[in-house]
Amino acid sequence: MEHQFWHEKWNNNEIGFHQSDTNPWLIKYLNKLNLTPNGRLFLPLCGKTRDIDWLLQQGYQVIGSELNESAVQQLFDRLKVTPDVQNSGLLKIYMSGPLKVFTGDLFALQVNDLGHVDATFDRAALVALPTEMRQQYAVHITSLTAMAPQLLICFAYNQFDMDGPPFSVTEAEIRSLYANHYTIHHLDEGPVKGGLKGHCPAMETCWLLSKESEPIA
Ligand SMILES: C[S@@+](CC[C@H](N)C(=O)[O-])C[C@H]1O[C@@H](n2cnc3c(N)ncnc32)[C@H](O)[C@@H]1O
Repeated sequence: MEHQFWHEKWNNNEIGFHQSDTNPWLIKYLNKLNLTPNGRLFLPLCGKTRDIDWLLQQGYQVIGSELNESAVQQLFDRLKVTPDVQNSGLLKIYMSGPLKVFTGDLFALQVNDLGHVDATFDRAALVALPTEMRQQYAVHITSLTAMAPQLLICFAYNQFDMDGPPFSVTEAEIRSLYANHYTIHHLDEGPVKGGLKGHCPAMETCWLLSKESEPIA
């Protein structure tokens, strides 16, 4: 989507994607990522998700990427921490202790900025992007994170029933985007209560993308 689309969503507070609690599948399946106690997790297109609060409480380091600066400010306000803010090329970095958020376009974020990450948590990130950008996103994430394992949460529905975002991303597409680099495990799925945007029947699906050699817990 165009950046303006997302800035307008945040400006108008049309953020139906924002969950009031930690994502239950993050809590249930985080152990599948085999993280060490203070491991570094990357959350692309993170918004102001409460998943960050929970991950910090568990002792992890969290690195986010978010386009909209007001979303990032709202996140730090909620956490009641005053971030250090630095300009870094096209991005601004908000940071405090174990939390760092790269503010600006994910595609401007480079390997050297991000540093090593142990895993990626993608909730409503891949599905936020239209078809033509998803391939570019998958390539970028794979290379940015050096193929770190991922917990990936998607929606699947009849794309003719509704326009995205969120877009429908089927198992076939996940495999075509990621199977070259990862072994893909289907962890869970369930119907979206009340439908997407309150009307469109949809399934929410949860995937583990692990490196070929890594057994799953
Ligand atoms: C559907 S929301 C999901 C937010 C978050 N993952 C959550 O679960 O609440 C997608 C987010 O991606 C951000 N975004 C869209 N395009 C982006 C880009 N190119 N770079 C970084 N963030 C972007 C939007 O501003 C929005 O906050």
